[in-house]
Amino acid sequence: MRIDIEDLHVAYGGRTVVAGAHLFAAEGEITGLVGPNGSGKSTLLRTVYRHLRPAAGRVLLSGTDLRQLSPVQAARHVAALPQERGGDFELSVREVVAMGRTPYKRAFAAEDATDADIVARALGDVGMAGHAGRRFTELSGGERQRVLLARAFAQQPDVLVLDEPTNHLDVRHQVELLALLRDRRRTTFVSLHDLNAAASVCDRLHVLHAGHVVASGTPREVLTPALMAEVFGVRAAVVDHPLTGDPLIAFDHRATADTGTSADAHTSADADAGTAPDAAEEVRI
Ligand SMILES: Nc1ncnc2c1ncn2[C@@H]1O[C@H](COP(=O)(O)OP(=O)(O)OP(=O)(O)O)[C@@H](O)[C@H]1O
Repeated sequence: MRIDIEDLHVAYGGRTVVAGAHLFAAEGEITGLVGPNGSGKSTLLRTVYRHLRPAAGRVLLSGTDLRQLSPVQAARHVAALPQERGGDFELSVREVVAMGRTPYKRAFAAEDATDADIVARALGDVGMAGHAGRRFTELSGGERQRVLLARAFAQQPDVLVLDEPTNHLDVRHQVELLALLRDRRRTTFVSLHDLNAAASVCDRLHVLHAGHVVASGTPREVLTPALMAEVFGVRAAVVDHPLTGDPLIAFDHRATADTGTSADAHTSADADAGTAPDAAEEVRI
């Protein structure tokens, strides 16, 4: 299944933070959403997993408006690893993952052998099989994240929506998680701060800036030094990764771009999105 987002506007209490976004996630591809802090990535993803209702525009799931589906139908198609990692389940790890089976069960129906297999496989996939009996609240941030990813896998969705899935993970677990996403090859919509991880794992990227999509394409097309300077306010060179051949972004960690400090860029971008989204200038790359 594919996701098409058409002219999406999302607001919090009258303040527009996503303004007229058009983008898509193609069937079976890993589609990345990148952009500075506050650019609207989480907000946009929340509309895809129906945590937020758009002020205007549509999110289409293979042509059907998501809002036309019941919550259960939507949950059979779309599973999420949200940024809010729900830390207060008084449940075991296994019980949290088994929650992923809820859209397939009648109310209060017991788990069957198929559910048990799916839950066990999901726990194994994220390397948490040995922790099934532990309390969720006693896990580290990275362990919780992997359990919640297993819950999303157990939901067996057509579309996976992942908001910063590599947050809190050490580098080995980051690599394993990204490899898992690549192996699974389902439609995946993921926000990432690590642009090198995005360049390596994503088939296509959309760049958000102040609530607008300012660039879309393959990582090599999108992640140019000019975009790094204009959108992220940093200096960077793009070279070929010596091991993989993927684009490798080498940042200058000593100075921001000549166009101004990144802090300035973010402040004015937020102001644009917040006070007059329709009049906000799009950054042209
Ligand atoms: N629940 C909320 N209520 C009000 N404003 C919000 C809420 N969530 C986010 N915002 C605001 O919406 C804007 C976009 O936030 P969002 O979290 O979507 O950005 P982001 O690109 O995911 O940022 P980050 O990279 O920091 O996670 C920000 O200005 C933020 O302050």
